[in-house]
Amino acid sequence: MIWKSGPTDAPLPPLADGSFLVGSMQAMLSDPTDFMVKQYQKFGPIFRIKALNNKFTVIAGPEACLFLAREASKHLSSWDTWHSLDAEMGASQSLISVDGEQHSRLRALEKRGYSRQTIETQFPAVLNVINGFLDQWPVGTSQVTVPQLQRLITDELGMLIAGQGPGEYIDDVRTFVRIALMTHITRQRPGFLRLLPQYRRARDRSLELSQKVLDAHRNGKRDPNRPPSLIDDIIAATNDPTLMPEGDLVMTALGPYIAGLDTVANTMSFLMYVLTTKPELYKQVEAEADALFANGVPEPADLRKMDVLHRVVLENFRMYPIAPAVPRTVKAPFEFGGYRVDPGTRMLVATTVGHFLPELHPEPEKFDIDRYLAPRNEHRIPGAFAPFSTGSHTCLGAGLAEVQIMLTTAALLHYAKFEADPIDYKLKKVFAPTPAPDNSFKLRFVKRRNH
Ligand code: HEM
Repeated sequence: MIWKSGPTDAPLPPLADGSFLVGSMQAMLSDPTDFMVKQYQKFGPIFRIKALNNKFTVIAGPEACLFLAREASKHLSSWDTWHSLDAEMGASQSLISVDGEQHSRLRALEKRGYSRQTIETQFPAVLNVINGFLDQWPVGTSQVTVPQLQRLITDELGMLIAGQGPGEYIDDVRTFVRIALMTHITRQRPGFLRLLPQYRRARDRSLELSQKVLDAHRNGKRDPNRPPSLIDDIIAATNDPTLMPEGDLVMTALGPYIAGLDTVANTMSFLMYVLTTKPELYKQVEAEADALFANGVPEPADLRKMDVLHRVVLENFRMYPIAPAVPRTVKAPFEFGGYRVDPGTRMLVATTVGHFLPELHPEPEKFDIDRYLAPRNEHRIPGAFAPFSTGSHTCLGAGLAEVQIMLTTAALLHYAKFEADPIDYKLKKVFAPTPAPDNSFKLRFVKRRNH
């Protein structure tokens, strides 16, 4: 084991590359994943980063994944990172900000609403949303990929989990989440942005959307044929104010509208970049998609059999992880890799550094879907593949997200033909706050193939 609990006299971890004045800020802003991989290769699985006034200790790679999975509850806390966001929305706590017993209780409460079954029981409704989205996109025109897919994905999740899409509120939710995450969590932007009227209006309108969703459920407008949703579950849980205080409902009900914005939508934007710039793969996935829809609405079991698409999705998760690292604060001291980590230290657990290490994934820069075939099975090597993080806070929507990505991609390729615009687009990533292709990447809707 390369860690041990308790205080120690070991030295502080080495300081990562950077300039005297701004530290590693430039490198962290332009490509944090690449920077942390290089520092891992130079210093090993622990190092410190200074970026202007922000100081972090980073633990990285497979060692960090194992630590997060096994030791996090004893040594790390999510509260100091996330609680200011709860407060911003008038809530006392949230699933992502609490740890220990309270975290387990909230996770059990929200599990059903965010489960894979939530989407697997509603394929026809998802396909309706996708067809409606295509109907509103004039054939022959191009749209900036990320915002366009954010709209689609959030419509799907809102409908699936909360009974309605965000409608006219989508831009407010987008603005609110972007600024809130970049000022509270990644701290890429100064906090005064939250004083701007544009931000305050976006926040208030987002909370208004959430309140409307709660009202609709309370007024009994829920379809009795549908199983209880996340919103029904959290309203019912207010019977126990130690679990779900009334004042936390509005923030919690906004979850479905936030959950996919910087995660599924960005992942799918990378995926569409991969497919539209690799015609051979596009053709294979299109053929699989046509077979999937040959008899109408597919069954979940049929979707799981889409071998090429599944491996494309895995390789896309590996090469373009939208959460390169997860933030925590140290609550109890420990030693890691021969260096000390003191209480109060802000940490980044760089769970996806392993995705780019040649000892785990040979030729890591190559998009290679055969990595996931036996005997290679590179995604099963411990600590080598963690797009959804690991440990107690592992993404609760991982199963749902994977099905959503598979179904949405299959449907888009079956119902329509897309091209990259410009046709020779070269990937340029932006980190705002999570990685995505930049706004010069558009998708051209070439033709409708099926309805
Ligand atoms: C490509 C898609 C997605 C990726 C890569 C992703 C990744 C992540 C990551 C890295 C975390 C933080 C884990 C940590 O702090 O250790 C997280 C947490 C979470 N995610 Fe996702 N996510 C995705 C989609 C979704 C979707 C679609 C939903 C719900 C519909 C969702 C719901 C959640 C929830 C509720 C948490 C908090 C879990 C907890 O704190 O216990 N995610 N996700």
